[in-house]
Amino acid sequence: MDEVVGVVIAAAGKGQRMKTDINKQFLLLAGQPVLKYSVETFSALKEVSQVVVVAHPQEVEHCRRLLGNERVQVVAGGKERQDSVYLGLRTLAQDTKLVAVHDGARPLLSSALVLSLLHKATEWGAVIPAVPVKDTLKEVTDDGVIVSTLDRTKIWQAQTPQVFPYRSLVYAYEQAVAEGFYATDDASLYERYCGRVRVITGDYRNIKITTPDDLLIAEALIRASRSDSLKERNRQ
Ligand SMILES: Nc1ccn([C@@H]2O[C@H](COP(=O)(O)OP(=O)(O)OP(=O)(O)O)[C@@H](O)[C@H]2O)c(=O)n1
Ligand SMILES: C[C@](O)(CO)[C@H](O)COP(=O)(O)O
Repeated sequence: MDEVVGVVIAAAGKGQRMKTDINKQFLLLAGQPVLKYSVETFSALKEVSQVVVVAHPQEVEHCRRLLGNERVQVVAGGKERQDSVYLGLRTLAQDTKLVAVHDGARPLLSSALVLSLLHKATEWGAVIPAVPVKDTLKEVTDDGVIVSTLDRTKIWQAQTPQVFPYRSLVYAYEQAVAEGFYATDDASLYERYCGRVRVITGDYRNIKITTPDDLLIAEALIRASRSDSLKERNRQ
């Protein structure tokens, strides 16, 4: 891959829904901090030239020490996820061609998914991983009455990393700042200001750690995949 690829990992949230004293990014998951998983996945790829982690302003030093990786830059984030990602984007080298924006709260990212996204991005431009919803979806009023049942065949859940041509994403962010427009993912900004974003099938295991249940699920998934690879090694 010839493109210069930069990565922004958003890890500057407060993790309030986790209800722990320690920020969820630093909680231990199968013995390793949540954030370290995706940092290591990206850092190990020769296709990636720069990794920027955006941490809460009061946790920048802690984050640097915890990651202990001199090749990874840690910068301070902002109030909303979008503010943090923008600060990360501005830290990337000017010759960056593609950027992958990832949630530090998604530790179960596979390098195969990253490589597929990068490969597709060189062909298509903007591309994100998403998975079809599995449940029936209801639109409900504030007082708990069903208004409609959505056609779930058209509904996908967006994941990260989301990959974009770097200059275009920076342009989208500049426009969003100018308009005061906020969204919950990066693709929303690209769709609004730049154009078409494609989807590839993500990974149901690539969950976002949000509440204590997610930590239990992630731990079970990690242990299951470790035991699978142990069985595989024993078979050889
Ligand atoms: N100001 C913020 C807010 C969020 N994030 C990051 O964006 C990702 C997705 O956000 P979410 O899971 O909602 O994390 P928090 O905002 O930390 O969670 P909560 O809403 O429970 O406080 C996380 O990796 C989080 O650290 C960020 O970098 N900067
Ligand atoms: C970017 C994201 O993970 C895609 O699903 C999600 O939108 C983050 O949302 P949150 O509102 O910050 O939890």
